[in-house]
Amino acid sequence: MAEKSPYIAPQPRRPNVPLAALDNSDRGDSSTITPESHGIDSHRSLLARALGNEASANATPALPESIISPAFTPPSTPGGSVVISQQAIRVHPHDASSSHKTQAHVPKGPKLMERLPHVECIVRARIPTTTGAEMFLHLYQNDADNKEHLAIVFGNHIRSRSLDRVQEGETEMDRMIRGAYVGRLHPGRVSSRFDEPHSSLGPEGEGVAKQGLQAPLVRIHSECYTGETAWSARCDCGEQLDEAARLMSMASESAAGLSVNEDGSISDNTSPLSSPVSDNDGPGGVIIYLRQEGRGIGLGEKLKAYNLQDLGSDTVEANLLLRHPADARSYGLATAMLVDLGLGADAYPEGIRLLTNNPDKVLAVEGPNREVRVKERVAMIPIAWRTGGQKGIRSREIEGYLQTKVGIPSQAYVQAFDSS
Ligand SMILES: Nc1nc2c(ncn2[C@@H]2O[C@H](COP(=O)(O)OP(=O)(O)OP(=O)(O)O)[C@@H](O)[C@H]2O)c(=O)[nH]1
Repeated sequence: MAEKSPYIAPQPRRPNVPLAALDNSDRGDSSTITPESHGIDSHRSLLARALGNEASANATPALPESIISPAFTPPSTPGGSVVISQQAIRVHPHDASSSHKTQAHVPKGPKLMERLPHVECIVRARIPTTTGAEMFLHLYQNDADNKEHLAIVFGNHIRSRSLDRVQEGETEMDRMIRGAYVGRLHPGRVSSRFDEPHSSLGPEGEGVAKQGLQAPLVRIHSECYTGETAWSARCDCGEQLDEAARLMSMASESAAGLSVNEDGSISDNTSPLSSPVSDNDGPGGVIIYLRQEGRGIGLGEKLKAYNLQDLGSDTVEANLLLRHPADARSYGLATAMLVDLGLGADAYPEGIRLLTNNPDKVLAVEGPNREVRVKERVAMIPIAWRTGGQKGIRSREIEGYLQTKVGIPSQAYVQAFDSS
């Protein structure tokens, strides 16, 4: 288990009052945290809930005044308001671990937007990767923030509607340059619409729904500079990104799909990732890559959280001490991008397969009006847990992160999936 911080229950103003007594305002309908109530007291109550009960909070020594920032969370802090809706606490049929999760930590449910943002794919390009597999990187703009969110698409059948839309006055060359072409580009090509032998897909694409293929795999990934680029062994984000890409490369090669083993691992019974994607005819997959670093708090704040972890906090405690929600991410953009990619309920009512261990994410990705349907949740068990430490991330610190993330010991987590 991760060691608990000695600084988890700050009581600088009324150090002798038990934490439970300070927590009254947050009882009852406690699922809504408003920005107004986002002061020290509410953080104290969050911290109490983070620990699971008042008894442990009472036993915690007071945090020295000097260690607490006097500032309340500014209104602009991403995720300053966390609304846990009734829908978000509905237990998903595939949710083998949610009951364990809620016992140990603050509810980490993501925000549900009231309406889906407007998204538009601006450009798409084929990326030949170092493994030999290929994918199409889609860059999106939206009306909710000014970040460039991405969709990494594996396979031929998933196409962006907004990208394929004809733009006034554009030439065939313009279309090819922004990636609105079918098939494959090659020197001398003049038409964006026809490329033998791939001409069967019209500019709008037939879409995955009409192909009669197995449901595509989808992974919603939140940017993690430390884990993906700076080689941090403190989280499994880099491993999960690689693993998702590997599974989707397989899925885009084989229409027969993946076989998921009892322990949540996925049998690698297909060929190596060497076939170009344009030769593949499987259902493919999409990694939606959202620019919400550090569970939405941004890289700067996350690095402060890293320092608090060095001082003994776990990831959730560190966020709370910095006056951020435990999880400030939201998934409305992901839902809107999936709809644009033809994987929404309007075009694909069969539903997608979502790669995640986080049941809250299933509900969030489905959107406020179930604009996307998730027919199956595919678990991602850390490689080190699956292989008894033989493979995967080798680090003492990762265990603390993973156990904080799931809220239960690793063995119980694996057993939960075994029995599901
Ligand atoms: N604040 C904070 N965020 C972190 C830290 N380490 C990783 N993250 C972020 O955590 C996010 C990944 O979330 P997780 O909770 O690991 O996983 P999840 O997406 O909820 O669930 P899965 O779909 O099962 O992976 C990424 O945005 C990371 O940048 C940390 O130490 N502090």
